[in-house]
Amino acid sequence: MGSEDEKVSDWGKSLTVPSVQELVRNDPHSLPERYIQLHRDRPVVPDMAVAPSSFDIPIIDFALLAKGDEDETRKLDLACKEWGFFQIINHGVPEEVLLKMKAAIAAFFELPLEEKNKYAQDGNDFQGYGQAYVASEDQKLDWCDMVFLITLPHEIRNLKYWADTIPGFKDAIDRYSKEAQKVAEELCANISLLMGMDKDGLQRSYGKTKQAMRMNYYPPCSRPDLVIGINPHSDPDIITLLLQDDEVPGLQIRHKDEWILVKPIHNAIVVNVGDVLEILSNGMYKSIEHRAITNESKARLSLATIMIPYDELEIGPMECAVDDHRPRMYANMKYLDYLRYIFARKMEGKAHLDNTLKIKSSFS
Ligand SMILES: O=C(O)CCC(=O)C(=O)O
Ligand SMILES: [Fe+2]
Repeated sequence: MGSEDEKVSDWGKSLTVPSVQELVRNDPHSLPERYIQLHRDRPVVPDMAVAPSSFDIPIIDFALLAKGDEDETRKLDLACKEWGFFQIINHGVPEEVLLKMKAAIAAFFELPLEEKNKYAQDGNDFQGYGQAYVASEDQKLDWCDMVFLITLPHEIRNLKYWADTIPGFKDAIDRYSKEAQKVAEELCANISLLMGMDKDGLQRSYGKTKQAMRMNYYPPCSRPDLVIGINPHSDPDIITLLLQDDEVPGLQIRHKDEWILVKPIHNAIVVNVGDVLEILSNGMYKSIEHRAITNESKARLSLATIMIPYDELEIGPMECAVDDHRPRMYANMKYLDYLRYIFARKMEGKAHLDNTLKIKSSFS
């Protein structure tokens, strides 16, 4: 068993905010001022029927990649450099595992508020049912409720935040977390090869990892053109695997100064490079700004499974990623200090990485 200290993610905590799901349940047209975005931040809600297909993010066949297929490996390199996002198909995670995971999240958010509150964030722990990145009473809020859980390794799980009254909840996470870990490790092994190392090169650099899940519930919104489901941010991790709703699109990524909708592909997993990988690769691979928009009539669920280093790791560019052509672009920082910095602030695209570790004089 891990010690009690290890079971608390002492990264700082968000202010408590109301449940948006409850707000909508009480009045489907309610739209408090705190959720109405400033003009410049409001989304243009795309019409799925006419959204340009030339802007679809890369799709990678994971089974081919794992076999060392050269085309797929090249695609991975390009996807991490140019897009920071891609979708994987043939990833080998059984459909049943994906369906049970999605059903477990749906079941959690269907619980009455009093039940969900039994798993609410507590003390200085980031885990549990609640919200993240709310640092001031004036800031604009996400049209989203969330649950954050540390899922691996087993010994640091804090089961008091796990909804044990939902049959199959823990089993669904157990099975999906194991599969997701395998996929994330295989992707990192391939990225290591692309960086000119052996398969374990990256892993040797970031050391032991933790896995955490952020479960998002975006209630329908009567004015999706005025609110944002999750505000623009980059993920502060090594790599993220995102399961999104097959039926309700919502994820948008910033690509060449445009917001591109990531169209769901049945059973695919969306993958994105996190800030830590951007830093380790000295900016060769990009952690891209993304956000979620809402839907007028349908709720949307998503699950971000993140792979993160331990708090004490000193993050900074790897030696093999720095040379005369690519001078060091980031300073070093303890991972815990990086997390505390960003969790004490509202999400702001890539500003936090730029304001902490990015060396200003270097090229980008
Ligand atoms: O809901 C989505 O598609 C995005 C969620 C996300 O970016 C996150 O949880 O970090
Ligand atoms: Fe994200």
